[in-house]
Amino acid sequence: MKVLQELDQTFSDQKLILALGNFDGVHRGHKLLLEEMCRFASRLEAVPAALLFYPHPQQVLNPEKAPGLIIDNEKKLELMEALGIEAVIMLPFDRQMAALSPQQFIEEILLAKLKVTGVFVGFNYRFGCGATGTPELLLDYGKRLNFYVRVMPPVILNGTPVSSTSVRSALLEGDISEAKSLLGYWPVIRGRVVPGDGRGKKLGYPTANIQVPEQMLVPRSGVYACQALLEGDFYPAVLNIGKHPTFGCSRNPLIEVHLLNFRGNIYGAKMEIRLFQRLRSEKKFASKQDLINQIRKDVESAVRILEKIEAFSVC
Ligand SMILES: Cc1cc2nc3c(=O)[nH]c(=O)nc-3n(C[C@H](O)[C@H](O)[C@H](O)COP(=O)(O)O)c2cc1C
Ligand SMILES: Nc1ncnc2c1ncn2[C@@H]1O[C@H](COP(=O)(O)OP(=O)(O)O)[C@@H](O)[C@H]1O
Repeated sequence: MKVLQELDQTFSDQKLILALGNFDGVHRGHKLLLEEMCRFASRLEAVPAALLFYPHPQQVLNPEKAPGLIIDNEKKLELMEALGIEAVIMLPFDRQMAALSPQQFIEEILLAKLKVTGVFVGFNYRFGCGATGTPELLLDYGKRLNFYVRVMPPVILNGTPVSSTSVRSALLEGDISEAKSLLGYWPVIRGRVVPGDGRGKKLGYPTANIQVPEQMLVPRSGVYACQALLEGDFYPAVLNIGKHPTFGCSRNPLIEVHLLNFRGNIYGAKMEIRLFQRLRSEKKFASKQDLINQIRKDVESAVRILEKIEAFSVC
């Protein structure tokens, strides 16, 4: 899959079908849109591609209120490639881009630069200055200027449309099973292992502290059964998102994971954690030994949950 960051490298010798959107999470609604677009492009012998903005427009326009991101760019590209997308254009989003009117976006970017044969958008797609561009405007332009426009309806699950917002709410509530239903895959946390206070080893449960970029959404605090992907291998694991009240609260919640059946120094390593189930809230324990006893129970619960998941092969 090609990843382009400029509009100068065009697809002039091939037809281009483009999905427009941010695709945070690449959830089941996004997946249907992208799959449908790939089928359509294949019939036309065109390149199925996606146009995204980076950083997420909300993070440029309204950083204080921007929602946390469900997945990072690397994961997004991985998921898109798996669906058959052949090229992703990641346009830098700055104030100049934000000032383009919907008409300019269509005429200057989609038509003049990219020469699209067609575009696919979701029913609630908005674009251009002040988010004033709508799917109807695209349909209207498509008819007049002769390019194909498909507006995909929402995917409905249990009566509500699947959306990045509903995935975020589920993660903020710690409802992993709901988030998984909406996403179509187990939610993940990705980051790098950084040093902590060196307390975990003394408790008998060393924990890799995971540093995630600050724009990422952090799921609800608490203890989770999970699986860690480290250098190509999967390990059953337990995760704590919290402030360690037993030892005096840290300022921000820390994300730390104890890998079962593993020993080694992994400071600096990249890790992906798949969340399976929230087990409990973090607690202030009266003694170190009470915390150790509880972590032992957490490990036992996690092992049972992971066995069940493997038995039903839903990983
Ligand atoms: C499965 C698990 C559950 C945990 N639960 C709690 C808890 O309920 N309360 C608490 O204060 N700390 C809890 N912790 C955090 C430990 O206090 C923490 O791992 C320890 O302080 C090590 O921190 P360090 O990585 O900075 O050395 C938990 C850790 C794990 C791995
Ligand atoms: N089973 C394991 N799970 C997680 N980390 C482990 C494990 N075994 C060894 N480690 C290593 O130990 C470190 C965690 O030990 P810990 O005493 O909690 O220190 P820190 O406070 O620096 O995280 C991890 O970052 C990793 O390098």
